[in-house]
Formats: sequence, C-alpha cells, structure tokens
Amino acid sequence: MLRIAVPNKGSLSGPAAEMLHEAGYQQRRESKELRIVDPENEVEFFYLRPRDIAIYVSSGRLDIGITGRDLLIDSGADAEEILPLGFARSTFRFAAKPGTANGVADLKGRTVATSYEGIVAGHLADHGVDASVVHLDGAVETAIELGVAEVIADVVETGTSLRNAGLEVFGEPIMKSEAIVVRRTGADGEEPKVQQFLRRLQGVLVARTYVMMDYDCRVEQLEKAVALTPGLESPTVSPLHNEGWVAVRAMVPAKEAQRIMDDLYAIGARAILTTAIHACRL
Ligand SMILES: Nc1ncnc2c1ncn2[C@@H]1O[C@H](COP(=O)(O)OP(=O)(O)OP(=O)(O)O)[C@@H](O)[C@H]1O
Ligand SMILES: O=P(O)(O)OC[C@H]1O[C@H](OP(=O)(O)OP(=O)(O)O)[C@H](O)[C@@H]1O
Ligand SMILES: [Mg+2]
Repeated sequence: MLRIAVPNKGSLSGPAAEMLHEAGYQQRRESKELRIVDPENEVEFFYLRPRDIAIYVSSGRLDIGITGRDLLIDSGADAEEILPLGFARSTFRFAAKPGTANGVADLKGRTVATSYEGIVAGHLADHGVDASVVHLDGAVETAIELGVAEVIADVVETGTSLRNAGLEVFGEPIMKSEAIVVRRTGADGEEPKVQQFLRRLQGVLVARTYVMMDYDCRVEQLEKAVALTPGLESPTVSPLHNEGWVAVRAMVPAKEAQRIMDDLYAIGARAILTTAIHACRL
C-alpha cells in the first residue's frame, strides 16, 4: 500500500484534495479525518500539517507527500521535489516600510521577523549577511508596526496583506513556490506504485493545461498548419471525403488556443474546434 501525506489545512489542502480526486483517488469526506484508506487504488492518505509533511516523508515512514516548495526548503528535511503541481503559487519576499532597505545587503545588524526561519537564515548566510531572525507563527506583517522587527520575510501571493499593512517588498524574490510532490532524498525512483501515482497526477496537469483541437485544412496548407499545432508527439492527420482536404487533431496549450485558432483560420483552416480533455496518460 502506497502511503501518501496530504495537507490537512491552509492554502494547499483544498486544491491538493481536488487534484487527487480528479486523479481518481478517494478523499476524506470530513475535515476531521486524519487518515483514510483507498483500497481500490491501494493507497493510504495521511492528512498532516503542511509544514510537517517533508519531515514525515524524510523519515521514510510515508512514501510521498504533497507540500509547498517553500515549506520543504524551510524544513531542512532530507526530502526532494519530484513533481511541481502548479497550484498554491507564491513568492517569498522581504518587505518593510518604504525606504527601509533596498536589498539583502542592507539587512546587516537588523531584525527580520518570519514564519520561515529556515529559508531566511539560509538566504542571509548565502549572502554573508549577519542579521537576527525572529520566529513568529503568522500575521508577521504586524511585527513591524509593533516594533518586534524592522523587516519581515513572508509569502506574497496577491500582495494585499502587505499593502494593507503599509509595507513594500524590496530586493530580489527569495524564492518562487508552488505545491510539489516530495519523497525521501535518493529513494527508489522506479517504484511502480510511485510511478503510477505520478502518472495520474501528470495526467491531471495535462488535462488542465491542454485542450484537444480539431480542424480541416487543404493539403497544401498542412505543413504550415502542423507547425502551428505540433501536438505532444505528432498530430493525427486523416483524409476527408472531399479530395484535397485533411482533418487534423492535436493537443494544444489551453492558454494559446484562441491565438492558434486565429492563425489556423488565417491560413485557410476551417471547422476549427476545441474540446476539453478530462483525463490523460502521456
Ligand atoms: N496567499 C497565501 N497565503 C499563504 N500561503 C500561500 C498563499 N498562496 C500560496 N501559499 C502557499 O501555501 C503554503 C502555505 O501553507 P499553510 O498551511 O501555511 O497555508 P496558510 O494558508 O498560510 O494556512 P494557515 O491557515 O495555517 O496559515 C506555502 O507553500 C505557500 O507558498
Ligand atoms: O499576498 P497575499 O495574497 O495577501 O497573501 C499572503 C498572505 O497570506 C498568508 O497569510 P495567512 O492568511 O496564511 O495568515 P498567517 O500569516 O497567519 O499564516 C501570508 O502569510 C501572507 O500574509
Ligand atoms: Mg499562513
């Protein structure tokens, strides 16, 4: 039985459960459930605090976990990222009252408040900057107003929390994060059950980011059309009853679908359709 850690709360938990559900796995019905077994898929899910997930996985007791890249790095756990999942995206940044600092070098001798002490201490050490770090559990934006620190380092998604506190980011982003799948560093990457789990999640990612495109075009335009829709492997081309015409089918990135339809139309393609992909195995 594959043992998988899933975030039980916070920004990661809803989208993670949704992705697992789309991948065909049973999920808990109630937010108080801490573990469930999905016997059909031979998987057991453990609902754990997102911050703890890399630690459980590094212990080897759980095979795989879903967490945030920033949480993995902050934990210092002996676990590695094996698949980015594209949700819970954020950046991790320094912020302060306008005019306080311009970059990490200005932090020498100052105090930084954060809930991600591991990331901040590592970043300061990498830049050879000697500053003190105060660990707070959350709502760190208020630490400046209340005089606990001059600078904070925190997750920024929309920037609303910083704006509301009258703070501004400064310096380069410390890191970019998103939800990821982690496993113990150096664990057997070929394990069939793990591979199957990853293929299912990759299938969901593809179904979310690609659409299927069908169109008809004249044989003379086929090369140009195929250059616009190269597909993942190669497009399917079928003859039409009308001589001189072919039907083409290829997967295209959903974000580019409208532009590709315009370009296909411009070279004479017609009956251009897109349809959603519900599931996929590459
Ligand atoms: N707006 C956001 N706020 C917090 N975390 C976010 C946000 N957007 C993305 N994330 C990501 O979610 C993870 C944080 O998980 P965490 O459980 O701390 O979420 P949370 O929403 O802060 O929950 P909590 O209610 O426990 O504070 C990190 O990987 C972080 O980068
Ligand atoms: O850029 P934004 O879209 O405003 O999102 C970022 C904010 O959200 C998180 O706080 P959260 O609500 O999780 O509270 P916490 O600090 O108590 O964890 C994070 O710590 C920032 O404060
Ligand atoms: Mg939080």
